[in-house]
Amino acid sequence: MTSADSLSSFMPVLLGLVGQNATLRGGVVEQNRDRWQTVFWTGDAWDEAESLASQAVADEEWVQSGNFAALGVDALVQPDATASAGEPESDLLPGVGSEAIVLSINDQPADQATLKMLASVLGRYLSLQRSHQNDTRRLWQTTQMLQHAAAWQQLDDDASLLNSMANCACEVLNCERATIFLWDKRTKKLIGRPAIGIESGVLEVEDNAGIVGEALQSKSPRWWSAGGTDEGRVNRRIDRAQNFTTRSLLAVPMVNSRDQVIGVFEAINADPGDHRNESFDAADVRTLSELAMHAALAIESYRTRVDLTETRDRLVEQAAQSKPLIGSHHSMEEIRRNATKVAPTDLSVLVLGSNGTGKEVLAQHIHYQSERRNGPFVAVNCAALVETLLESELFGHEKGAFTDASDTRVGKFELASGGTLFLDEVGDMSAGGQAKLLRVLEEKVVVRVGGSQPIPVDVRVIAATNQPLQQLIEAKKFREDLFFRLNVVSLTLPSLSQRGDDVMELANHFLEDFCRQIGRTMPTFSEDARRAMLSHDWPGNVRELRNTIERVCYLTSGDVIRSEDLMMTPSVNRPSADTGWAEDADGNLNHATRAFQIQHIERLIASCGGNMTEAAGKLGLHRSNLYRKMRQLGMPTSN
Ligand SMILES: Nc1ncnc2c1ncn2[C@@H]1O[C@H](COP(=O)(O)OP(=O)(O)OP(=O)(O)O)[C@@H](O)[C@H]1O
Repeated sequence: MTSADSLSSFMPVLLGLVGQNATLRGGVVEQNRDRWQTVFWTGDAWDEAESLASQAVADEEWVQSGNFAALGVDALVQPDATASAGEPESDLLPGVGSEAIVLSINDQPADQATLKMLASVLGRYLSLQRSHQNDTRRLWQTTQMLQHAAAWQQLDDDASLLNSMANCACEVLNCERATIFLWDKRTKKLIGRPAIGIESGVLEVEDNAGIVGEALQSKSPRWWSAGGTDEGRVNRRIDRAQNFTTRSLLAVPMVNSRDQVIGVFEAINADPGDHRNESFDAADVRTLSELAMHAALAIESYRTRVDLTETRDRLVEQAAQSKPLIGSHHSMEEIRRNATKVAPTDLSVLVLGSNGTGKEVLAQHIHYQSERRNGPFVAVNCAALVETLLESELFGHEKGAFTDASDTRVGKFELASGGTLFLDEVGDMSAGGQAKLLRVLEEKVVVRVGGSQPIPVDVRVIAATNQPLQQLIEAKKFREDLFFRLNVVSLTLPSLSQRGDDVMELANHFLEDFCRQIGRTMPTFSEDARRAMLSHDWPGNVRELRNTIERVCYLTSGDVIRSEDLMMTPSVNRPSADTGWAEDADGNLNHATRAFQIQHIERLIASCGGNMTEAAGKLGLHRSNLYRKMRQLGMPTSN
């Protein structure tokens, strides 16, 4: 429709071309659907203006009646305005529009030449104005589509995604309904959603049926409007099922980034508006094709997200199952119950227990039961690092922060962001390290060594130690404030010898695991092997048991594991201080070597007054390697 406002300022200027002194009566008459109406008039009114205008447009030539003459305004028009089959034409041809100028000059009908000149200028003005309106509309449509498309990236269920796409189509095309048909190539069906009025909410059609099928098979837009000769192209059965009447329909194929057709986007019942009648037009085809492109990409990226999430969940599940917390002794059941309670909270947990009791396994068990299970689980052994390295390990460092810092390095706190940081052997941390750790736990930001930028970290901390922290606090070796920070909840793992039959449960678990790894049929434990394991005091706890079973698995081959296969050094057979030799040495070289190593390490530690760093130095080992060696030998490493 022509804007009457804009004509009221333009027409006086246009009519001024006729001559300043002429007496003018007349104006512009426009067809609006079935009715003709005057949208601008100057001078006394004339009753027959509308009928003369309609005659001029119909005849496409200059017509006159009484003192008036009329001529249709030039315009670009659709070559076949009723194009009901296939695609609407997008190339417009010169012709007559739906407006006419009706004019009388000095009480005479306006002559042909004058009217032709006026109609031509007015035609150009109106087409410029319409193209401006179209540009404004396209700009608005594009903005709407982009806003919707950005929101689609956040949606995580397909029903919301398809609903949002359909709503967007209704909004930008100004139509009644829209449906997205996704192609199931295997079953040769098009699955349409949303499907208003269909009980299941899903519309299922053959992939070659109707206009939607045509668009899919031809890979090009198809459109239809009622009143033509091709009524059969529309499936009225679906209309009846939905208690609905389709008056116009536009279907465009949806093509993904690999140029594969994944479905069809359908829009139904164009609302008549200022730019079109009740049929979709060429501009709508362009708009829906653009929307279908955004929709296809969003569906593709949604499917990738779903696949990735499923893969991640599977991997997390596998990781959670790869280190199960085995044991059904009541003390372990109690720990499991408490772990389940504390897991969903973000509270700090302190895990206590001797070496090898499973502190890290318990920390992982808590992590995988928590909301953070999809985030990382990062473990740091605080005893293995000297103070300067610990700081850079935990908080990271900037390039050039110190001599060896040739690159920027992200610290474990940052790596664990969104997940859990397991601080093992926290009791061995230096005073400086403790102060820095406390600050990070309180402020929840880290600053890399050599940096100045505070980096927020979202980390749950689970700390562990085999040290009696209360005693360390009294001896001023551990900060009390840090202890309170870490010890919001504490869980204490009993030593393996206190867990009764769990020894056998764990032994069978490890046996099965190692046999599977080396492809060996799982043997059974003889009664005497069972008795030997249950009576052993396992100073190295579960780790020692695991090592024992690993050894058995590799070094034996029978169906039954006997007690001598276990090659366990009975704990009572520790080397005697008097003889410097195992009292009950059985002559086996492995046992004798182990007994000697235990005795040597114990003596050295004693001669250094318990100073592990000094003892490690004398042994020619790094402090962390000494701990590792002691654990291998099944020696207790707590004070
Ligand atoms: N309850 C358990 N179920 C299954 N495996 C366990 C269990 N407890 C310990 N283990 C196994 O024993 C070994 C030692 O466990 P873990 O490292 O968790 O002990 P830790 O107490 O953290 O040792 P450390 O004090 O030396 O750091 C690992 O191989 C672990 O898989």
